Amino acid sequence: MARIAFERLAHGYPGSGQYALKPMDMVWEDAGAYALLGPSGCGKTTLLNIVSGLLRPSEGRVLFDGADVTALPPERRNVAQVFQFPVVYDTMTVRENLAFPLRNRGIAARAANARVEHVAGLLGLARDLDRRARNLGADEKQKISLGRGLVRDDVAAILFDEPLTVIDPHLKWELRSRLKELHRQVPVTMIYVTHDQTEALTFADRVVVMSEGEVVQVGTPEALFDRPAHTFVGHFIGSPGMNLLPCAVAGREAVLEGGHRIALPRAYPALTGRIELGIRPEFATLARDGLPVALQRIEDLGRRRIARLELGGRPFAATLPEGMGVPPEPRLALDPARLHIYADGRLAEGEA
Ligand SMILES: Nc1ncnc2c1ncn2[C@@H]1O[C@H](COP(=O)(O)OP(=O)(O)OP(=O)(O)O)[C@@H](O)[C@H]1O
Repeated sequence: MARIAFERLAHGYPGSGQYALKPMDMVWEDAGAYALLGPSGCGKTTLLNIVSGLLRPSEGRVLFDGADVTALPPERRNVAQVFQFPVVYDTMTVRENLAFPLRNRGIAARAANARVEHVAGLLGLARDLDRRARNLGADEKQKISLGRGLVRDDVAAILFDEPLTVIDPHLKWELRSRLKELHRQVPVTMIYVTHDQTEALTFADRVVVMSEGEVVQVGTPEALFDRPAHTFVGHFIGSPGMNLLPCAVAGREAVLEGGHRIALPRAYPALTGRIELGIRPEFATLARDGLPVALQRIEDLGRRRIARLELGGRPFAATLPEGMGVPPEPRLALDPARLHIYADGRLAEGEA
């Protein structure tokens, strides 16, 4: 188990002339459950490969429990890895596959077997232990890969690279919760790479959100929802994401492009750059009083209904309160405590 620290870490692939990972300092606490979340090409795999030792960063250092491992190859870092596609020995039984990483380390058979049965139970593989891996489907095989990653409790960290890609959609939610449960029982530092916000938010205590080679926020799922530090986080997390409207801000008031004035919960100093007002659809509701809006359509998402609106010429998503019919002259009410101001994409701090 390890605390992983990055010092002025950055990476540019040879010949590319730019950073795939921009300079950063960060600490991942021992036994934490972290997710690296971001769209394709944002640098997740680059960062993961730097942690595993597959890639040597072009700048900066990686420390495991204070020891510099930057130049160490994967086999000397004591990390377990689970990839997108199953890595299993087809001719071995499930039990033999799961025991393999333990046998390799000379763990006694009895202790190894107890551990294998425990992990198999947690992954729902207990009844398959004596079946040959080749007779299993892709889902089961990937469970074995997960199990092989999880079976050792002496590793510095377990790295998961989009491990549910090949898993059948209806099994995904089950495995997500099982992984979370496993982390509670096996307090090892776990790093989970995904572009899927549901996977990240279910699994992680802390989510590292990346965009264009940059870590834009590290926070609990609640913090990413309540206080996105960057418009990218506001937009990327949530379904639909945060509404962002260009505006001008003076003190405690925002003026939208269409001239609407909105009272703010905090006072802002003079801001420069591109200024935007952000509010999540959950905190914007159709109401009898408020800003006049044009209603375009209602989307029924099952548990809630989203009103697609136009506000000052911009698209806007709001919640249609339960039991409310579609009002003939819709108005929009914004929860003032949930309004945020962004300058050039970054959250601006106001004063209460
Ligand atoms: N071996 C390489 N040589 C040159 N450029 C690379 C290499 N690997 C990745 N890149 C570039 O570095 C950037 C980050 O890529 P990376 O694979 O880390 O992103 P990612 O978030 O993991 O994306 P994905 O989810 O698609 O794997 C991208 O612009 C990519 O094109």
